[in-house]
Amino acid sequence: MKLDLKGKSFGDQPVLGPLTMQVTRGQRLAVLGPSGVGKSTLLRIIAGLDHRYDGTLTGGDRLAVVFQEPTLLPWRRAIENVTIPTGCDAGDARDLMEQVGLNGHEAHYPRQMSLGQQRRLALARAFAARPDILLMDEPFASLDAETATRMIDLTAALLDRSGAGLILVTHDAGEPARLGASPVRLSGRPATLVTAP
Ligand SMILES: Nc1ncnc2c1ncn2[C@@H]1O[C@H](COP(=O)(O)OP(=O)(O)OP(=O)(O)O)[C@@H](O)[C@H]1O
Repeated sequence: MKLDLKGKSFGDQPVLGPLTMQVTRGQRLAVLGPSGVGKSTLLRIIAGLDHRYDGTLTGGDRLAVVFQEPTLLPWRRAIENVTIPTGCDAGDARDLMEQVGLNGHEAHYPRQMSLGQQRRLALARAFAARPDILLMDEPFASLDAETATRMIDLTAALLDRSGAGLILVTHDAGEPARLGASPVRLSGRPATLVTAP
């Protein structure tokens, strides 16, 4: 995908741009920056969830998004949370659930799972969509250190296996290296991209 963003405003407040970003399969990029700088706004534009900006988004890549909150369907069992939104078959869903350490949880409802387990289910769901590029918005925030490390390692392994690209939004400067992602920083108002640190 390639984003050529001339500008993004909320009302009369310019928030982002000008900036360009380009990521293809196999490339990993981490967007760092302080709270409120516009990281989630940028990811929502790339994800096609916000069309109100000046610029162009091109590419036609298949995208999957992992948000900080797992955004699961509460009235559906774990395995259905993977199959229904993605259209993948039950065998593939089981395989992915096993890869994220959730074998045996297929019939559980989200409320019967811990936050860490729900996040891993959301990760399995994202990869079930067979994305060319995975978009992640602070997916490891508010997890204890051990669970966060496990999620990061799982994400890296699934990226390796699938060959998907990654755009990760985070305020944790340690995460890009752990995922093999090149860091860039959003900075200023309106925010533009500068090379990290
Ligand atoms: N729907 C909206 N309407 C008006 N202003 C908004 C809206 N969404 C975000 N903003 C503003 O745009 C700016 C960027 O917000 P954004 O959520 O993208 O920041 P962020 O870098 O992701 O922050 P955080 O790290 O805290 O999640 C903020 O000043 C925010 O208040």
